Amino acid sequence: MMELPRLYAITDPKAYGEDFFGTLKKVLERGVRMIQLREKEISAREYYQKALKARQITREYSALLLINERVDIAIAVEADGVHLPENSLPPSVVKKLKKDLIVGYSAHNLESAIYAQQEGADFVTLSPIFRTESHPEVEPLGPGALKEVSQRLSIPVFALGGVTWDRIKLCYKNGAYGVASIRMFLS
Ligand SMILES: Cc1ncc(COP(=O)(O)OP(=O)(O)O)c(N)n1
Ligand SMILES: Cc1nc(C(=O)O)sc1CCOP(=O)(O)O
Ligand SMILES: [Mg+2]
Repeated sequence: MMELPRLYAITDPKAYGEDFFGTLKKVLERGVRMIQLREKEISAREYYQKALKARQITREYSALLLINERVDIAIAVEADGVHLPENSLPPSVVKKLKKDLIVGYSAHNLESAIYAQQEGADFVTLSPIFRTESHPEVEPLGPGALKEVSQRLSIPVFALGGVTWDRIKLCYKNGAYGVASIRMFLS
């Protein structure tokens, strides 16, 4: 599999605002080349249409596009991959469906990160490393957890959750392959 970019932007319907695709273009203009389209509250039809447009835009920037959870939509729009939430389809099942799809996985502890690797995921996000607006009630794992998981995995680990530009160095010092974020790329 190709070497993955180190910066991974995750879209969010609220944070991206009314001009969703305009915001997506701004993130791409900043040089981000790996995008996760992540929707939790729209119909499959709307999700497909949004993914189709995101595919067209990301192609213009030669950026990777991964779709959150919906493998069917990822295949239908010729996305580069799918990003699996912790309790979604097993990565091995997705790989059987479409072996050339990049498979990311949302891990929240060492056990699930190891599971994802054993299941054939190409990378994991580990979250939340720092406190995040996305899940303000969740106790952050901290850089130490990132270090432990990065040492135990052979696949890339992206630090996710409350990552900011001034925390990137700390993430890399603790073994992160890259960083993932919603808000960092919007500030
Ligand atoms: C509304 C909602 N449903 C499910 C999840 C799953 O969280 P997670 O495993 O962290 O997966 P993603 O955040 O990558 O979708 C969720 N966060 N929100
Ligand atoms: C998509 C997602 N999942 C998380 C988790 O902990 O499961 S945190 C997150 C988004 C984090 O946004 P920001 O970079 O703005 O903190
Ligand atoms: Mg999550």
